[in-house]
Amino acid sequence: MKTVTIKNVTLGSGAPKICVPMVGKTVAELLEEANNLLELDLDIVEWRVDFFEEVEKLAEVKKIGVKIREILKEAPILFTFRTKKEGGEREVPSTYYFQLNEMMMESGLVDLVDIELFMGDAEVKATVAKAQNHQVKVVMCNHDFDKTPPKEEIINRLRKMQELGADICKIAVMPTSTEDVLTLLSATNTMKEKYADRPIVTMSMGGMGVVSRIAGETFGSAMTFGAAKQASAPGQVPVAELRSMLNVLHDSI
Ligand SMILES: O=C1C[C@@](O)(C(=O)O)C[C@@H](O)[C@@H]1O
Repeated sequence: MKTVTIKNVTLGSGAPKICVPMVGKTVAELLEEANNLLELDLDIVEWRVDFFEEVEKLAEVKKIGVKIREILKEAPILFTFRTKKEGGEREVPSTYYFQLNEMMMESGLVDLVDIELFMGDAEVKATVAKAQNHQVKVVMCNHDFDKTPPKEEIINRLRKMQELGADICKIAVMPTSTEDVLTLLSATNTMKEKYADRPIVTMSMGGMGVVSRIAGETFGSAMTFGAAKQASAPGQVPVAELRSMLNVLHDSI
């Protein structure tokens, strides 16, 4: 299994790394959030730019991106526009989605970009190639906020991400029963044992799924999302508690 190193953070070995989302809607909120993150024991910061009310203006995104980078100094930044159909805050035309991601890859301000698997194979592949040209890593992903697909389907989607050239493959699904949580964990474990040749990130959302957000080292998920003040998805555990639970599991393995 290939690991992925972003600055001094290595995904795919040791305990899962903690990624904390920023969900500010305004410039003031984002700056405050970025400053608050400096106090937290995190590995990666995710900027959920779909929350930003000026996200449809490229120049404004870049301008605040410069300030966020200044505040966060060397911290790895994952740039994410989550589309409405996958649980995000707003919809933009897919041409704009790719333009926005391309601009950020070219800017040198971010280390990773989040690209949704179902945005079209050709466009996704082209984005992967551009990211490689700019030494930016691609976290390819898929979300189901209503249900947990069958195990085979979860595995197929993660394998498709590998085929399309993802550096990291991520899936988040919603359980409607504890059996669904086991389905997600079992798919993760089978990926680890049979198919994954690079880091994968999986989670079962909501309260029932919390166990999946802490058990990544056991079953094969390389990163977990922890909450600062405001969670970006249901079930995210506050960062300090998350770190201590990850450490307990790490020390026992
Ligand atoms: O893809 C993910 C995972 C996530 O949905 C979660 O369930 O923690 C949170 C999102 O911010 C992130 O982009």
